[in-house]
Amino acid sequence: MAKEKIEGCHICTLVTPGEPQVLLGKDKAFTYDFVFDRDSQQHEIYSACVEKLIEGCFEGYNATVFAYGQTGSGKTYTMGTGFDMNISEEEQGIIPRAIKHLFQGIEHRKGEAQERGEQAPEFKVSAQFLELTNSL
Ligand SMILES: Nc1ncnc2c1ncn2[C@@H]1O[C@H](COP(=O)(O)OP(=O)(O)OP(=O)(O)O)[C@@H](O)[C@H]1O
Repeated sequence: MAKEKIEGCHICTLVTPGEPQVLLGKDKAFTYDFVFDRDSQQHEIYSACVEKLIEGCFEGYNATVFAYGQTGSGKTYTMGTGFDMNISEEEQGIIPRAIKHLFQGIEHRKGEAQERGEQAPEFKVSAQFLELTNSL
């Protein structure tokens, strides 16, 4: 059982239905580009927040996805960097989804060029992975 449940912690946030807004307690509201409630699935987060960034890379745009939050808040889970080999496809997080999307996009563009009788474009992919911690 999760440590929070054992310690009797309560949920202290509420998502305003239909709004990208989080309510903290009774009177503090925070609005963001997107807000996902507890029952959100990995694929929903990917399609809403990341998919377009990968497509943007093919147009020459840079993109950053940054997970920030207190310990145990779900950064590793959401980013999909736990590299648990037994994880189901549904539960895969942002990074494996983004990598798959990127390489499928490359193959697709090469295939399209070949179909048009053009020279296949060249792609160079380099990867860096950073995990910053400031544990007290
Ligand atoms: N959306 C979710 N659905 C199901 N389980 C989740 C979800 N988010 C987090 N968890 C689970 O909650 C626990 C803590 O999450 P996670 O390790 O991702 O937190 P974290 O923010 O990376 O923590 P830390 O900063 O300590 O590394 C893990 O067991 C993880 O599998």
